[in-house]
Amino acid sequence: MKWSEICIHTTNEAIEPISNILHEAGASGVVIEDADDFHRERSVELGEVYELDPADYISEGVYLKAYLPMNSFLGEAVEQIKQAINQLLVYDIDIGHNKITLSEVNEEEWATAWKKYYKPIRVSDHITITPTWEEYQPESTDELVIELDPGMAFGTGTHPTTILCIQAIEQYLKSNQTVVDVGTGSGVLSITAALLGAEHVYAYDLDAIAVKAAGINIKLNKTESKITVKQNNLLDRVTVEPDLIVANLLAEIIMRFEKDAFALLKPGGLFITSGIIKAKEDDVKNALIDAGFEIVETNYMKDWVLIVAKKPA
Ligand SMILES: C[S@@+](CC[C@H](N)C(=O)[O-])C[C@H]1O[C@@H](n2cnc3c(N)ncnc32)[C@H](O)[C@@H]1O
Repeated sequence: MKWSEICIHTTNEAIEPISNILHEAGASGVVIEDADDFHRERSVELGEVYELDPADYISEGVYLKAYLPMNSFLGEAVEQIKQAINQLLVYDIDIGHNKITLSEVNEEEWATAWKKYYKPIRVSDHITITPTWEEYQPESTDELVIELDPGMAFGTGTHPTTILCIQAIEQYLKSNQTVVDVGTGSGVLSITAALLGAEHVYAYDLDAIAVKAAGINIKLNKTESKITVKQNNLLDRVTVEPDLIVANLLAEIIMRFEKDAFALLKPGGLFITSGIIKAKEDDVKNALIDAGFEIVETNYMKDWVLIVAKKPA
């Protein structure tokens, strides 16, 4: 089959919403080419494993590439994508150059194109994420390796918001706690919590493809006895009483269920949220405080913010 590659020159801040738009338009897999990935300094303590070829990287901004089947709906899909991206301006999201190009690729190129950007990466003191197709040997006995096949779901583990969440889970999760992961994507945060000693993790996603991808990754990492994954909208009808809720979602979505998170958490429980761009930090913090939370910590990576909030004991 012939595929069309759609390439969007945009900004770091727009990666997540545009990836969602591309998925909704029927794209299979999104490749992120980020100029910062080449220029940023590698963290030696976290021992990131990278072999980068400058020729593979762009000089500025981010290219998002996705693949759409070449059929009679292509024109319509591209139009729908363009309109949805322009709508992001309403939410104050910087879409940068927003230059969109289309080119033809064959099946073989499409299947492997995105894999060259995805390498094993040490994301926290204990967690390394490696794609299923890479051979990786842990460097120390306390290193936990998560194998991921991101498939079509968000969550390769390399997005700054995911890394911030993994680091916060590592810092705050205590063994035998109950965790809820809202918007699990590839399941990476649930797997992290399970490997770090959670008693049970409830993973939810609105997207059926994400639920399927998470299920596969949960089994791949032998964590199925500790994680229940289900299609669900936010915390609707969830009745478990977690010690910790993690939600890596856009600010606008977090501000739709912060009160539900507060009500559900055990007293003293934590709400870890990311997916928040810096411009929305205060809005989210105010919403959390209005719901009754205390802000415990705020962490930053690139243009992204992570907030740890506590329900008073
Ligand atoms: C930014 S991704 C995070 C994936 C993963 N947790 C991570 O940290 O890498 C957000 C995920 O939230 C899901 N999502 C969006 N709206 C949702 C909703 N209303 N309820 C549940 N999940 C939702 C999306 O399908 C997507 O998989």
